[in-house]
Amino acid sequence: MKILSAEQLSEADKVTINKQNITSEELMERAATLVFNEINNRLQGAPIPIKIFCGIGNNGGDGLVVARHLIQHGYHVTVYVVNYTDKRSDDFLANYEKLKNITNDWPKLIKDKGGFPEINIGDFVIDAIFGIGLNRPIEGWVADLVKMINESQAFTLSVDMPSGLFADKTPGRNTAIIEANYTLSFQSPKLVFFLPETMDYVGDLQVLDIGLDREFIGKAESGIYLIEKQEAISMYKPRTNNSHKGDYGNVLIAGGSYGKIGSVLLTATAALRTGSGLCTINIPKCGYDIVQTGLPEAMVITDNENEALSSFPGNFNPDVVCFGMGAGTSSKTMEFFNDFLNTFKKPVLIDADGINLLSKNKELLRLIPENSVLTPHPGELKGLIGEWKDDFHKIKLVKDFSKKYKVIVLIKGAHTFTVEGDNLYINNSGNPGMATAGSGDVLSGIITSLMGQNYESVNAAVLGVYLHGLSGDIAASEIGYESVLAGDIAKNTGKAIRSLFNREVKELRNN
Ligand SMILES: NC(=O)C1=CN([C@@H]2O[C@H](COP(=O)(O)OP(=O)(O)OC[C@H]3O[C@@H](n4cnc5c(N)ncnc54)[C@H](O)[C@@H]3O)[C@@H](O)[C@H]2O)[C@@H](O)CC1
Ligand SMILES: Nc1ncnc2c1ncn2[C@@H]1O[C@H](COP(=O)(O)OP(=O)(O)O)[C@@H](O)[C@H]1O
Ligand SMILES: [K+]
Repeated sequence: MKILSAEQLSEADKVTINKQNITSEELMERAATLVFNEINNRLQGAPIPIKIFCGIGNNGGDGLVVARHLIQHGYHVTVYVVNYTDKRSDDFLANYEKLKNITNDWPKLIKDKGGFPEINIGDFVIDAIFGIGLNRPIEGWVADLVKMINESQAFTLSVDMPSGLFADKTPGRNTAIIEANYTLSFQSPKLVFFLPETMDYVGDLQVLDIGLDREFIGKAESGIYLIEKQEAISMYKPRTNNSHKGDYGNVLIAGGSYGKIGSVLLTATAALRTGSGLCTINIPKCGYDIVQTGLPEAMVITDNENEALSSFPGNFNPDVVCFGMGAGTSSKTMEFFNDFLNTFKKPVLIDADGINLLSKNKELLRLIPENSVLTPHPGELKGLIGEWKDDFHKIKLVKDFSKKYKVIVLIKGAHTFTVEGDNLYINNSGNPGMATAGSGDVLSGIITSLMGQNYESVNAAVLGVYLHGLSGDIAASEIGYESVLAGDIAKNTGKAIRSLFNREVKELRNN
């Protein structure tokens, strides 16, 4: 799904009104009725106190429409107008009149702190104060109201966006923002819903298709994509009946050091479980027995050194090499890395200590083959691009880096971002159970495997991140967040691929 900016959404609004020959009030009615339907489906007529806070723009207008429908369906509703200015939007005013026509219980105007109502923990709060029109942080008594709503701990549902968040820029520190339990957003999710600094304000997210003009949305260039099941399906390449192991890639996983041999086992297991035809592991000598016993399906090349890698096996020509997990950053391993980058010229995947070595030896960056994939976690990323001021600055720095070195860079996190030049792919699978040692090693194995199976690097990264999250979701649904081990994620990649289609394996092969 494309993620559009606030500006593009407002434009889509105008185009829709024009092409569908409807008024903006009718579009508001359509959008807000969808919000009402969702609330009604959930509450099923429950007699709980509903408190709706409406701003005076179109987000407030949505709130008034929702209020009207709820009242007409017999709910216990109190409407508050957060009257921070008297410049009300036309559609707000039209709906204000409509609301007054159906109830004697008119909206209560809040003009200062004196007008704040009591909010109890059992209330259902609807936040329709600001949406995509917010253009500066919320201040003064409106900020106090937002804080009061948050402190009440009442269940809070935000319409379009939690009030106080900007769709496309950072909110700044210590600003007032609604901490929603649930957000019902119109047409396109907003970028800030997925950034570490702002994602917690959103709660559970649902996007409502309000029927904005498909042609406009199809053509709008945003360069930001949310990756979900549909996108993953479109990238997946089914196996063919008439094939052999040579068709599915020969991968080399190089890494590990004394005390960290398990990392390469996780990576190699994930690569084979994702479908690699052949997998060879390159480790220091001390890991030989462990690896051969732990994963008999993999072949092993041992280094001359016992405890760390020291020289790249140049006589071996795999389709793709993955380097870095558990490798350490000793001077010997640095020699290996140097050797490797000077020898191997196809796209590679560099993770963990490989990234740490790059950060310490920036001159090596120029040697990375084009279309390689770098998979840093936030700590490793800092070494590559330096400190960032906020999430938007981080994205800019990563885009610049990706363009400069012609590589694909991951920003790993709860929503991992894959960055290729100006394009951002935001992953929407995964769960907190995956915050466990070695889950990054598994991700590297999955992506490397796909690269070896002839996926374009960017698709291997985007699909790999999605499958990794989905495997983690399957593991967590079976054993609970706390119990998920990285190995469980690796084991479930096959189930993850199958779940994309919800079909039997045999049918998949005939696709
Ligand atoms: N484009 C769409 O997809 C649709 C949008 N609709 C609603 O319209 C909303 C956008 O409405 P508006 O553009 O009227 O904007 P908002 O309702 O978000 O904001 C109202 C006005 O407040 C002012 N303002 C901004 N920041 C302020 C601050 N910190 N303190 C005080 N005043 C401030 C601005 O002048 C802004 O126009 C969307 O979020 C959505 O809820 C729906 O009604 C229909 C379809
Ligand atoms: N809360 C979370 N939700 C979804 N995915 C997560 C979460 N926490 C971690 N992950 C994923 O787990 C992986 C952790 O990688 P990394 O930090 O490199 O781990 P390690 O170094 O232990 O292998 C990343 O792919 C990240 O996106
Ligand atoms: K809102």
